[in-house]
Amino acid sequence: MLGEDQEPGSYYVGVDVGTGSVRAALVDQKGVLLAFADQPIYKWEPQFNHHEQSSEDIWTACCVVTKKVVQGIDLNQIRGLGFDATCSLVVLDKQFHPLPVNFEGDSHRNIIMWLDHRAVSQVHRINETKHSVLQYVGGVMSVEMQAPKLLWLKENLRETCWDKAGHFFDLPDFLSWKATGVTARSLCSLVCKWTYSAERGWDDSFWKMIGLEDFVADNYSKIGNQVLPPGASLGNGLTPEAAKDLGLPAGIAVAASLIDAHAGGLGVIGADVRGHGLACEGQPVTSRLAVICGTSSCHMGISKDPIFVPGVWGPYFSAMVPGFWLNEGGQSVTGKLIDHMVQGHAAFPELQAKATARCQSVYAYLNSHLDLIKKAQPVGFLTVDLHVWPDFHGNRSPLADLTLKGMVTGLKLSQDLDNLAILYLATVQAIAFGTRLIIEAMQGAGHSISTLFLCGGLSKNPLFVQMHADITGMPVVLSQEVESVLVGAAILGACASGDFASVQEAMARMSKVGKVVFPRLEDKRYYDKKYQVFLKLVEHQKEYAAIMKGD
Ligand SMILES: Nc1ncnc2c1ncn2[C@@H]1O[C@H](COP(=O)(O)OP(=O)(O)O)[C@@H](O)[C@H]1O
Ligand SMILES: O=C(CO)[C@H](O)[C@H](O)COP(=O)(O)O
Repeated sequence: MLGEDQEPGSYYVGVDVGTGSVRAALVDQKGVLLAFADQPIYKWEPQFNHHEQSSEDIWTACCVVTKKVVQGIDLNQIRGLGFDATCSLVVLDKQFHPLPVNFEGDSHRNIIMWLDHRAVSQVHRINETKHSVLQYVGGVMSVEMQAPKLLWLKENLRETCWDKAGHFFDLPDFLSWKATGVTARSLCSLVCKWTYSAERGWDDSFWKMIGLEDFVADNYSKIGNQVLPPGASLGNGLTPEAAKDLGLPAGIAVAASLIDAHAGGLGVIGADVRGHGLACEGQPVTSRLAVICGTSSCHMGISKDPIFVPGVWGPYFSAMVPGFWLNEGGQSVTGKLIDHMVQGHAAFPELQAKATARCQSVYAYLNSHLDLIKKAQPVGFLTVDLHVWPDFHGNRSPLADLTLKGMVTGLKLSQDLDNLAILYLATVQAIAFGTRLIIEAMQGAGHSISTLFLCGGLSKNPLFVQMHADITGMPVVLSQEVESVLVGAAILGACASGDFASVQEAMARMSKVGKVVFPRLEDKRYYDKKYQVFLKLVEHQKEYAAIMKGD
């Protein structure tokens, strides 16, 4: 039931475009999800490390899920619409038609996805410039950001793409343009992925130095010369054409967007934690770290003053919570790594068959299987002699080294289900150790974090959550709404509608604590030892590379 201080029946629609699917939700003023729908989206990998999507396919999926969540609702009650999406690069020509980002000339595939690593040579050259903008991305630019991808397009697809291009959008900004016709970019995407400064704007010298002076010459019209804070209302709201596509009324407020991890941050970080026995109770919000765990994991920590953390993206001003600086740590593949390890194992078909017979997900089955084989020990102790280094797609933070590879030590001549379950456990633990390494880097640079707020697909996995608590030694807060990223997107819509005076107010009203998972402190010694091994793994990997490089 709505409180007395609330408008009766005011709803917001949040749309979240993840790597693997598009989700939408109808959300009320208390942040409760009244309807949810999802729809998978296409991904292409035409070559190793080239990952592409289609903006038309994604928009179509947004329309399908939005129509579903508003079915049966009085449309006049919908006050605002917010989008978030992965930070993939969308390319359109001057008439806003898709352009190919591939050698095949397939213009349907007009998105270079965030996890695409084609621009390795370009990012090396960008990093060699040591330009001052790099201070604001942790000291080293990631191959997953937009500048190297743009340079790759100029150097590799000059005629078919670069010369014809009229608009380069971050995916969240593409969606808000599609809904409103407004090409203004969100401060979030430009600051986090495009080197824009909230205080100083674009830095001409950077673009000239890296060979993309074209943008300076036309006053950044192709990459954005109008910038709005996330949650700001765009133009005249939803256009009649987009309204028809989405099944919503024309003219409703549409917000400047957020990148998906940042929407997850808004969805969880501002919750009222009173009464849960948490160290962050009564402490500033800067003691909270939002960890958004899907295909990748993103670690969002905020501060009142800028904090420079080597290898951790940022500090970015006002890119997530207005008025706060943001540091963003990350692991490029987490959900994708778990899927990869499990699906690639010889016992996967057996696992699938058994999980299906029990109407369970393979992860629920594996978790119960681990409980069976652990006997009297805590489940985490099953990996005493099996250790994983999780950087199968390079290290995003805090080592910022895309050449790093995955490692497994402790393999046996076994391919049975027990073996698969224990390898899965070691992978989950390795991801949690990676989070511990990121937190230590952030703490070392001046952050003071006591509590983790987890969301995203992996937060539905109780083993993943417990391992993050045990291995970091911090309590993990899960939100009342599992789909907290969608709450973040709806918060944007709520702000754009004018129903809340600020993003902070909307966060406080719409994000809610659900379950709290505390660390098993009695297991600390075991995990401290495994962490020592974890750190040795990367040290050894670097030694091996040095040996092989030598004469
Ligand atoms: N119910 C679940 N139990 C365990 N893991 C899950 C569950 N649902 C999703 N996942 C994991 O979450 C990952 C996807 O998370 P999601 O947030 O949907 O990703 P994205 O936003 O990148 O599309 C998958 O790789 C899978 O490993
Ligand atoms: O770099 C990002 C955020 O800054 C990407 O958008 C993110 O890592 C991809 O998100 P997801 O794993 O949820 O699909």
